Amino acid sequence: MTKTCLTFSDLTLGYNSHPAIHHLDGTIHRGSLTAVVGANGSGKSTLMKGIVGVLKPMAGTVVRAPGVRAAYLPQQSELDRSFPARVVDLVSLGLWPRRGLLGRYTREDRDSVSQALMAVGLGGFEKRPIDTLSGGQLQRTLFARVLLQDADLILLDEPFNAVDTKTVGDLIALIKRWHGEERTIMVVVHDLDLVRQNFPETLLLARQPIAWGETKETLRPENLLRARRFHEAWEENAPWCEPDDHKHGGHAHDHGHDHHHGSGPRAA
Ligand SMILES: Nc1ncnc2c1ncn2[C@@H]1O[C@H](COP(=O)(O)OP(=O)(O)OP(=O)(O)O)[C@@H](O)[C@H]1O
Repeated sequence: MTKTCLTFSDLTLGYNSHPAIHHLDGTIHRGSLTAVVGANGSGKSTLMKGIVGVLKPMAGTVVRAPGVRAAYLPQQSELDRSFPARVVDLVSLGLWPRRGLLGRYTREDRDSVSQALMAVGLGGFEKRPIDTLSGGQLQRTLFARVLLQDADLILLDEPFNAVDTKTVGDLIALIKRWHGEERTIMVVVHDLDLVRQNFPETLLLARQPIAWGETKETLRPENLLRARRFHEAWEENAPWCEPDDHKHGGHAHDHGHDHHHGSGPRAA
C-alpha cells in the first residue's frame, strides 16, 4: 500500500488576508518525485512555505505524516549572500538537526561536510567565502547542505534558476539519487521540457490546482491553456473567496471549478 507523506485539506495560503493559493486538496505519496509548475505568481513558492510551516494556513490544513523530517531550499534570491560566511559554515548548517545550534562539530562532521562537497563537485571549496561563489556553485553548496540534512521530505524552490546546463544535469542526478533512496521530493521548476524528462508527477498551479498527477497528463496542452487563462483572469486585489461546499477525492484530480472571487478567475 502506498504511504502518504503530506495531506492537503482545503488548504488556503496567502498574505495580508489575500489568498495566493486556495482550495488545495490531495496527497503527496512517500517516495514520490513531483514537479510544481505554473506561471510567475501562481503560488508555487507560497505552497513550499506552507508545507514547511514558514507560512501558516489562512484556512484548511497541510499535515505531514508523523516523523517526517523536511529540508527546504528557498529561492536563491531569498538568501543573504553578503553574510560573512564560508562554504563550510553554510553546509554545516545541514548538521543542525543532529548537533543543535551550539553543538561542537566533530572530526566525523567535518569529514561528512567534505564528502557532501565532493558529491556536488565542490571538493576543496570549504574555506571559500560564499559571496565569491558563482550562482551554480552556490546552488551546489546548498544541495550539499540538503545532502547533510538527510531529510525524508525535500522541498526545492527553483533550484535550476541561473545555473548552467552542466550544473542542472548534476543537480538532477542528485535529485534522482534522493528519489532512489525513497525520499519524497517536490521541486518548483519553470522548464517544462526538464519536467517532462525527469519528473514522474506534476502539480500545475494557477492560484489553485489546475491538474495534478502523472506528468504527461498534467502537462497536456489543454491544461496548460486553462492554467494560463486562470492566471490571466486573476485580479491581484480579488476579495476573499466565499467558502463553498465542494470536496475533492484527492490526488490526480482536475480542478476546473468556478468560484465566487469577485473579479477573480473564471473557468475556461
Ligand atoms: N511576502 C509576501 N507578501 C505579500 N504577497 C506576497 C508575498 N509573497 C508572495 N506574494 C504574492 O503571492 C502570490 C504568489 O506568489 P508566489 O511567490 O507563491 O508565486 P510563484 O508561483 O512562486 O512565482 P515565481 O515563479 O515568480 O517565483 C503573488 O501574487 C505574490 O505577489
